[in-house]
Amino acid sequence: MTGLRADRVVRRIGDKVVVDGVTLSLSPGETVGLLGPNGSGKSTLLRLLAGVLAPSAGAVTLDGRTLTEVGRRATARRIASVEQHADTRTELTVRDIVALGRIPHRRAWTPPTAADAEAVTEALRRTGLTDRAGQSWHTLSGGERQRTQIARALAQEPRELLLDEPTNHLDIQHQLDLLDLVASLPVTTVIALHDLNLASMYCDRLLVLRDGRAVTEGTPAEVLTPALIEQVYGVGAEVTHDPGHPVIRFLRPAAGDGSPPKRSVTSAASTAP
Ligand SMILES: Nc1ncnc2c1ncn2[C@@H]1O[C@H](COP(=O)(O)OP(=O)(O)OP(=O)(O)O)[C@@H](O)[C@H]1O
Repeated sequence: MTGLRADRVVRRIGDKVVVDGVTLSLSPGETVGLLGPNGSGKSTLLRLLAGVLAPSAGAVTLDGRTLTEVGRRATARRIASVEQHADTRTELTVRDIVALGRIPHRRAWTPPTAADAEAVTEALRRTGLTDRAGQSWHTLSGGERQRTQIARALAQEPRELLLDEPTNHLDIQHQLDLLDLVASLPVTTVIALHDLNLASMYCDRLLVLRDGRAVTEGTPAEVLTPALIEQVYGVGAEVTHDPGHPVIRFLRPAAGDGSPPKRSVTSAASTAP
């Protein structure tokens, strides 16, 4: 069994079951979107996949071995993750932070190699941060911080990349650039997203969670139906099928009178090319 896999993972916090028996197998190179309302367990599942949290039951395996068996350092050479509110020590520069991604590859007490420096330079270039390399973290905008954390994950040269709402601080151009970059990498990616149109455009496969359980899984065309969106989010939607991917138009009821949906709204991404 190659790659990263969650097998009926459960995570309990106190007496609450936050992730409840979720199975996810990842094929090399695919981009899988994790969808679901606030509190449905997306971040917790990503943290289980990263080995940051241990499952209360079930197992997360990498090439057939549990992450505990693989060990922290070897796991860090394979899996990079960017959490939703990634923060870091404020005195570091962008380049310093991106260079942290090389730690799992470096031997203790040895200076960075030319390969380390090249990986950092390339990660800065890919995320459009070359000009910001010397800038301090605490002076960066929210979107620049987010891209810095993603550059750090890329410098890690992972085979598995876990991203928790990586677009939430980004302007539309940077959202599209980031997801284009992620989708083009020869890396297996799991990405929690709230924007269903971005998920539709960029993900090969979607897993939808609600109350910690997997509701459905499949291609965007299979998953993103009006019935599913109503069932999971309680929102009316029209779905049209552009060549390639579904486009979702949300319907909202006329204000206050409880009458059927009349007006429609699309997210910004649905108008992108
Ligand atoms: N350490 C914790 N202590 C108590 N409850 C927690 C803890 N971590 C997560 N939870 C709860 O677990 C549930 C799932 O949280 P999680 O962050 O995984 O959801 P999510 O789908 O990523 O949500 P969002 O879309 O809002 O980011 C939530 O109800 C949350 O309050």
